[in-house]
Amino acid sequence: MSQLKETILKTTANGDKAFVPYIMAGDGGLDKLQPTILKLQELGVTAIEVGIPFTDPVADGPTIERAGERALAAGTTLRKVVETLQGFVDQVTVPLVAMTYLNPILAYGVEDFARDAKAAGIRGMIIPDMPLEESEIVHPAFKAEGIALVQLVSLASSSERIERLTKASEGFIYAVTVNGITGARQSFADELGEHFKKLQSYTDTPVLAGFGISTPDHVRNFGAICDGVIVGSKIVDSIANDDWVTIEELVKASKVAPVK
Ligand SMILES: O=P(O)(O)OC[C@@H](O)[C@@H](O)c1c[nH]c2ccccc12
Repeated sequence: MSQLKETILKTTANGDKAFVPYIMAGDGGLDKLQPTILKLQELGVTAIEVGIPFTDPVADGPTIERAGERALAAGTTLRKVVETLQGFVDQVTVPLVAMTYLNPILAYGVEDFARDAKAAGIRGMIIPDMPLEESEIVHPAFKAEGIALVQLVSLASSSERIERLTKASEGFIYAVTVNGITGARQSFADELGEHFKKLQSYTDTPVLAGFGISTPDHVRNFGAICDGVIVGSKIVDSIANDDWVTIEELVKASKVAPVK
């Protein structure tokens, strides 16, 4: 079992839900990466999704897009992120999940990247523009380094495809909650409960909900129907505003209420 999956299962075994914040590496400069990751793990997050900025992103809403532009303007590259992470890997206690597109990985060299990523504490990968059918390009190298390849399962896929993606996903299943782009939302479709139940029936790998989750109530409501949440835009904005109170409240909503 991948370390990523094991960590999430350990969290949910206590009744807590997994909480995975998304951050944009290099937003505010790469010097900010270490304090941000250490602060998030101090707040009790389960894992951290580390976004690598890309010139041509898919599915990014305005918040993530702007953060990506800031990070690129600061000179952030995949190689620099990996090097920066390696510099403080001995202080990192949670699994990191890198989100990057396929081209930067190919430019780096798949084997070299997998080796360096592992040494940087990366235990999972999300590659939004890589279809499952093409995952053999990277899968053997990741597998050799114990890096889980997480699949995004979109609501719009056919049920046959949903089943295939769910069964293939490693570490956790990234269940996309909406049809559309990333970004904070007010409400979600009522049928999501049924959808998540179906996903869970295909696999014992944890199912995490992501896209649009932005309030403690969202975190609790999704926690009631799946194994945890990924929060991106709200975290990116809060970090940019140095608003750690909001982040702490979101993380707390994923935990079982303390016994009084
Ligand atoms: O921002 P949101 O709505 O909270 O959603 C998470 C999302 O930002 C993050 O996981 C992500 C950022 N870029 C992506 C591209 C594809 C899939 C997922 C992502």
